[in-house]
Amino acid sequence: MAYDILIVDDETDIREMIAGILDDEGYGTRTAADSDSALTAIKERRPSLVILDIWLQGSRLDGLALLDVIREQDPDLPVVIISGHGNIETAVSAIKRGAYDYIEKPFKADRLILITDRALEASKLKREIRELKQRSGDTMRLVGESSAINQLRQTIERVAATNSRILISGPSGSGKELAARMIHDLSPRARGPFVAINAATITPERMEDELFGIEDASGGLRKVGALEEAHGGTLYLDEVADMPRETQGKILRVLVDQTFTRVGGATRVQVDIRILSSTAKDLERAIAEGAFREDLYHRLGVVPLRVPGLAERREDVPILVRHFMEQISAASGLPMRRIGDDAMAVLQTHDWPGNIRQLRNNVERLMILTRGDPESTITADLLPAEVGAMVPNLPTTGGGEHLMSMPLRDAREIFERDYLQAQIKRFGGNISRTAEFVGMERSALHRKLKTLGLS
Ligand SMILES: Nc1ncnc2c1ncn2[C@@H]1O[C@H](COP(=O)(O)OP(=O)(O)OP(=O)(O)O)[C@@H](O)[C@H]1O
Repeated sequence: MAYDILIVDDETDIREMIAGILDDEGYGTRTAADSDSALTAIKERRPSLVILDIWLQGSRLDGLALLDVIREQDPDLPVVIISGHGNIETAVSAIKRGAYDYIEKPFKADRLILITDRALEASKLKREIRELKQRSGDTMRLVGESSAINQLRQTIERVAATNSRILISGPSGSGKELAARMIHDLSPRARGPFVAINAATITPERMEDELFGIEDASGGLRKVGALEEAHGGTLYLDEVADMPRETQGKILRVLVDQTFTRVGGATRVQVDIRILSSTAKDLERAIAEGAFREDLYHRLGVVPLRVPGLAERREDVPILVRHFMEQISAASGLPMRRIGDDAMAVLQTHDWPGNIRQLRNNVERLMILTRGDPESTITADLLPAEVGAMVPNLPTTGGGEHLMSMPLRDAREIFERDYLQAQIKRFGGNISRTAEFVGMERSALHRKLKTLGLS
């Protein structure tokens, strides 16, 4: 995918030189000679990076003032400053005001490319960290050896390389989003963003703001929408059946000519995105009921992809259980557990209406709650009641409530209290050392201990 770099400089020669160097490196470039045309260009489409000369002659705003406006409109858009020779102070002040870095004139092509690469990389990392945080500990591997999963993997590999739109169907928690991420990661757009937007969790009133962004009365960019954020990459429309009908028409337009208008705006913004979408609902029925546009359905699903529910691939249960144990153990320090044959047989025959997500939650719960001897084996009687096992001798919370049947969130809290208590003991009651060990600020740990009733 081509990054889109906006070069802002009042000197034609320099503008063209920078554009030439970056074009040769395979970047997409646009240029602007003054602050107003720069803002218009950003408004036309959000670039991946702005390279900005600090001295803009004959421009309404000078470089620093323009930097402030850009930062205010879009704090995540990276800006690299070009400063005059020996003008380090201004460059430093630009960095204080949020520029990523500066290049001092005169500069060599190598330096320009290096800083550009770094700025793009940093911005990509920032985005990835945010995405990772959102996914909290999930990994990207599609685990499973069943023929259903092997087939899915093969199809994903085949369709990833193309630019085709894919409609992913399958029950809730079966791995649709994971499949979409794999498609993105194996595609030529992998270096670009993967932006997911879930129609089931966004209210219809906010849907268009989130998708298209908002423009203010003076034509400035007030909020970047998902479409613009996904430029050069992939947009994942999760639970597309829940899109309001009016929005469906606007999405159709994006599919036709890759343009849209921001909420409150008039100009059409051009983007280069691949759209993947998913549905757990029967879209054909939604069409018959008039809730979903048939023309949109055909355009979204040029290639249909079905992710099977866990009940269709029970043979994957043991390998998934092991995978999640390793994942959870690495993230939380909980010891791995052996699962007895009887318990595994129960897990394998259970129907898992919540599919892989539910299985993962149950594995986490088992690991949290079966403490004690790490060598001990998890037997069927320890399985949560809803999984179908007998639960005669379960540990209780003291309130008589069975640990295995309580919501995972509460179970996590209990685990957290025990964990923190053990660490404090280990460090002889020294809060600072405990805080350092568990990776928390001292004051945050203090607050936490208070809420948990431990201090
Ligand atoms: N084959 C798999 N291997 C490993 N982890 C998986 C697999 N499939 C799904 N997961 C994990 O299960 C959880 C649910 O998956 P995901 O969010 O992709 O499902 P989904 O179908 O998009 O769910 P929903 O539509 O309900 O949001 C995630 O934590 C995901 O990482």
